[in-house]
Amino acid sequence: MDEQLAKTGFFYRLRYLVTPFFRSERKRAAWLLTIVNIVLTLLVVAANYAIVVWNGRFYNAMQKYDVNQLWFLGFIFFAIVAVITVISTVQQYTIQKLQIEWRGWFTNYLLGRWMHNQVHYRMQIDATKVDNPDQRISDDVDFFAGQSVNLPISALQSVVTIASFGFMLWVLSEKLRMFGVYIPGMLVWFNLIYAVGGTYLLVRIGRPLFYLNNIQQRAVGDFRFELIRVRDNSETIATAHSGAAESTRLSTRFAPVVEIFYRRIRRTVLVNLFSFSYTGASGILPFLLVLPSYLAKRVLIGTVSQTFGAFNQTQSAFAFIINNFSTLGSGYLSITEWRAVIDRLYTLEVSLRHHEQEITAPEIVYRAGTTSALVIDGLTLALPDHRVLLNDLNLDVPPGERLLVSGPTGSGKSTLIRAIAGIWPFGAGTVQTPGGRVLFIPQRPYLPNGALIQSLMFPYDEPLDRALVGDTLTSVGLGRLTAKLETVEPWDRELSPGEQQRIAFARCVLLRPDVIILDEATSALDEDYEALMYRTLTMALPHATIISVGHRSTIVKYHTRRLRLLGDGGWRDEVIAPAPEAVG
Ligand SMILES: Nc1ncnc2c1ncn2[C@@H]1O[C@H](COP(=O)(O)OP(=O)(O)OP(=O)(O)O)[C@@H](O)[C@H]1O
Repeated sequence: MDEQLAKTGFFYRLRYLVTPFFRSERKRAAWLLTIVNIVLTLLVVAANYAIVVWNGRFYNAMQKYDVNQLWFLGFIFFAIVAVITVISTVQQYTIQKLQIEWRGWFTNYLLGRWMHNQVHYRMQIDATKVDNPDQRISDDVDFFAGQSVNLPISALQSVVTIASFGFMLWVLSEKLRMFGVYIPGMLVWFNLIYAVGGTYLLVRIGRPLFYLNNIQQRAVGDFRFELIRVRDNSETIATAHSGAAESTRLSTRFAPVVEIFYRRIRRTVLVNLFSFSYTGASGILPFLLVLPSYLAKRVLIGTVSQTFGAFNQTQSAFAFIINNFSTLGSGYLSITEWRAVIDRLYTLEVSLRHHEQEITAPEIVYRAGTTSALVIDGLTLALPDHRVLLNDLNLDVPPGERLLVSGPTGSGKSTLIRAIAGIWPFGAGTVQTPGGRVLFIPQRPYLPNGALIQSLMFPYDEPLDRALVGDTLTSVGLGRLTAKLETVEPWDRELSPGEQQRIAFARCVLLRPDVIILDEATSALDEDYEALMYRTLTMALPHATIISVGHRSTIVKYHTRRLRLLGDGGWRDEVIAPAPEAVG
C-alpha cells in the first residue's frame, strides 16, 4: 500500500478521485452540469469583455461631448448589466448544484464500500491504519466536491480572461510609446512579467502552508477522537474522579492544534505582506504605462480607461493564485487544503481498494456452510505483524454441540471467535462458517439508539410477539422492562452492564438462532444469573449450537466439549461430560 502511495503524483490522485463520478450512474447529471458551467463561465468572461470595451467608448464619447453616443451607450450599459445579472445568478446555481450532486454521490460511494464485507473493521485492525476515516467521509468529501468544482471553474475563467484581454491589450499597445519607443505588445509583456514574477514569489513563500494544513487537520481529527472517547467513557472517568487528569490529557492533545495554527499564522503574515503590496501596486501601474502617450495626445482618455480595465482583468486572472493567498481560511489556503484533502481521500481510496482486494484473495479462506456445523481445517491465526497466535487448528463442531473455548488471557480466544464469524483476515487455512441464523453476543452487547424493542430485535428487523417478549424478559429477570418496550432511551447508558448482557440473552431466545456465539457474555453476571441465562437458553433452543468463550470454571458444565488454547500456538480438543442439571 505504501509503495502505491509513494509512486503517485497530485494529478494522478486527482484523476483517480474525479473519474468515478463521471462514470457513475449519475454521469448524465455530472456531464450536463459541467458543460453548462463551462458555457456560463465563457459567457461571464464575454460580458466582462463587453463592459471594458463599453468603458473605453463611454469615456471617449465624454471627451468628445458626443451626446447621441452617450445616450446610446447608456442604453447598452443597462442591457449588459441585465445579461450579467442573469448569467451570474444561473452560474452560481449550477455550480452549487454540481457540488451537491457530487458530494451526495461520493459520500454514498465511499460509505457503501467502507461498510461492505466488514472493510471498516479490516481497516481498523490493519497495521497500516488510515486515521479518522469518518472525518474523511464527512468533511473531506464535502470540501473536495466544493473545491473540485470551484477551482477548475475559476482557473478556466482566468485562462479565457488572459487570452481575450491579452488580445485587447496587444491591440491597445499599438498606439503607445514608451520614451518615444514602440514596443509591440508592450502592455502584454509588462503584465506577464509582473504577474508571473509575483506568482512565482508567492508560491515559494506560501508553500509550507500545504504541509501545515495537512498536519493541522490530522491534529484536529485526533483531538475530536479523544473527546468522543471521553464522552463514551464518561461514567468511568466520573467514578474514578479523574476529570482533572483527563482534562490535562485532552489539553495536551489540543496543544498541537494551537501550535500548528501559530505556524500557519506566521507564514500567512508573510504571504499577506507580499500579496497586499503586490495588489496595491497594480492599481497605479497601467496609468504610468499609458500616461506618456496620453500627454503626447496619441490616445484619448477612453483608451486610458480601457487599458486600465483590461490590465485589471488580466492581472486578477493572472493573479488567480496570488489573490488566493491573501486571506486566512480561503484563497490559497483553499488550494492547499484541497491538495491535502485529495491526499487524504486518495489514501482512504487506496486503503479501501487494498482491503477489497484482500477479500478477493484472502489469507484465510472462508466458506459459508449450508448447515449449522462449523468446520475448521488447518487454521492458523496470525496478527497484523505476522505473530502467530494459533497453529494448525482442525475442528469439527456438529449442529447442537456446546463448545467452550478457554485458555489464558491473550491466547487468541476472541480472535478465534472473529475467525468463526468470518471477519479475521490474517493467517491461513479454511473455515466453513456455520450456516443458518448465527447470533454473536460479545461482552458488551450493542444496543442501538432507539426503542428498547429494537435492541431486542437487533440485528434483525422482524416483528416480535409482544406477549412472548414479555415472557422472555421475565425469564431473564427483566420483567419490569416490558412496559418500556416502545420507550426511546440511550439504553446502553440506562441499563447496567449485567442488564445489558441479559437483554442480549433475551434477544437470543426471541430471535431463535441456529448458532450462538458467546464471547465472555456473562462476565458481568453473578453465578446465579449466569446459570439462569444458560438454562434459559438451552431450554428455549435445545438444538442450537453454542460456542462460548469464558474464563470462569462455572460455565464449563453447560458445555459438552472444550477447546483449550495453550497460549503458545498449541491447542487441545477435550470432551466434557455435562452435569445433568445443565442439559436443556
Ligand atoms: N487488531 C489487532 N492488532 C494487533 N494485535 C491484536 C489485534 N487484536 C488482537 N491482538 C492481540 O492478539 C492477542 C490475542 O488477543 P485476543 O483478544 O484474541 O485474546 P483473548 O484470548 O481473547 O484474551 P482475553 O482472555 O484477555 O480476552 C493479544 O495479544 C492482542 O493484543
